[in-house]
Amino acid sequence: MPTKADPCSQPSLMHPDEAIALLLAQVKPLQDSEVVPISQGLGRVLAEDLASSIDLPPFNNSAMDGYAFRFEDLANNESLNLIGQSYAGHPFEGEAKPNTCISIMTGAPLPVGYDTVQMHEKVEAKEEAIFIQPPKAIGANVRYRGEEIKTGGKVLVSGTQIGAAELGVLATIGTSQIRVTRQVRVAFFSTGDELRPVGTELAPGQIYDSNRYSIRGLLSRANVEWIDMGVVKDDPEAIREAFRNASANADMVLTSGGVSVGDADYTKQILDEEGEITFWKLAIKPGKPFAFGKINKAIFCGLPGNPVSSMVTFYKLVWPLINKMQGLPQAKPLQLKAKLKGELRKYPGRVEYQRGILSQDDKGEFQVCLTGGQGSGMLTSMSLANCFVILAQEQGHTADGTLVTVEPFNTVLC
Ligand SMILES: Nc1nc2c(c(=O)[nH]1)N[C@H]1C(S)=C(S)[C@@H](COP(=O)(O)OP(=O)(O)OC[C@H]3O[C@@H](n4cnc5c(N)ncnc54)[C@H](O)[C@@H]3O)O[C@H]1N2
Ligand code: MOO
Repeated sequence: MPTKADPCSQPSLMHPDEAIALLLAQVKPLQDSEVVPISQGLGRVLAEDLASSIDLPPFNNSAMDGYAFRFEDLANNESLNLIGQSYAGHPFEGEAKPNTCISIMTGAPLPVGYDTVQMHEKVEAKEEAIFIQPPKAIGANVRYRGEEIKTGGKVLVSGTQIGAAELGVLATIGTSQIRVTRQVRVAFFSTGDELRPVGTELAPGQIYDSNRYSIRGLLSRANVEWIDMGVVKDDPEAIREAFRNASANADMVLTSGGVSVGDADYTKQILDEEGEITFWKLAIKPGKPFAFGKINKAIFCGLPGNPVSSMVTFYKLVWPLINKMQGLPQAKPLQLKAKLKGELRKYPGRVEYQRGILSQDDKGEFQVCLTGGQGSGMLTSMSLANCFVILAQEQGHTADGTLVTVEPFNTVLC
């Protein structure tokens, strides 16, 4: 479908991928680390390799509720004699003798001398005489000491982000405290005279400050330490003071609004006076007027005020930056191809992040439809979506049924 050029684009605008490379080159992983209890470890990044001080599992044990015995005894006996029990936490204390068995629970220690377990369902018990269907091989249903990890074996490596599974792994090896990198400290504020806090009445021309809430959510998901500096008026001196306070207390200063070319858009101007601008404006939609630079020792990211633009630029540009500062590897987001349901409008000029709903059709093939209106002020397009439909810079309107590139939302956006 032939389409006109994007009226809001300029040929000189930088491609977002080039911008990411440029901004990643400006930051280094934080060197400081601290020790935290594992209960506070979720989302933190390990600053040390961790080896296990115990074998995993720590002792031979049963994988089933059933009976433990010597495999060779089944060849010569119709039934085995029951001589005791082994429960998880209460091991059998007797001696494993030939032609005997014990009942054993899942996770209970396997007594030395027994080598095989048969599950309850394949055993018939007639008082003390136990009739066991022979399992396929010796060692059936036994979990061996150290089969997962041996003492001294590496369990987690430095740079791993602690998720639910890692918390469990740490507890499994008995670790109560871990050394993690210091959290990136981010000070953020919204700018705009029209912004009112939730819980107040709106006067004509005012709107609620939503960006501070979505940004808080994004920062929480990115596991940083954040300082919410509230709303700063469209006043150059107020913005200057906020910049100075923020940069004195944080590794990163993050703002929303005031980066475009309006008469009250002072953010970029004050950044220029108080610090330095590395780049401003990208070939991305939404999010074109994103600004990046430095104020004192802090990194500066100026998100555009439009609510969707601020979320998209955070996701695309700020989040990789935070990851790098936290010592995480740069992971390429998962992308896939899906069949577009319905038509999509786009002018060549900028890479677009349209909001989509990804699903599978009856044959299991991926399909995606847009959430509806794609205006950069329509924040419900983000809450309805489960993916971005990513459209290349030169792509124009796109017909129903075309295969398009889709990036499912990850944990930062959900
Ligand atoms: N002449 C031009 N005008 C605009 C251009 C342009 O290239 N030339 N770019 C447009 C694009 S693209 C964007 S994106 C916006 C970004 O503008 P700003 O970053 O200066 O943001 P504001 O003007 O302050 O606000 C834009 C819009 O968003 C609302 N907003 C702002 N902050 C919040 C908040 N915290 N919570 C909710 N909503 C917020 C604000 O009321 C405006 O409606 O500029 C275009 N203009
Ligand atoms: O196109 Mo702007 O970049 O988000 O509204």
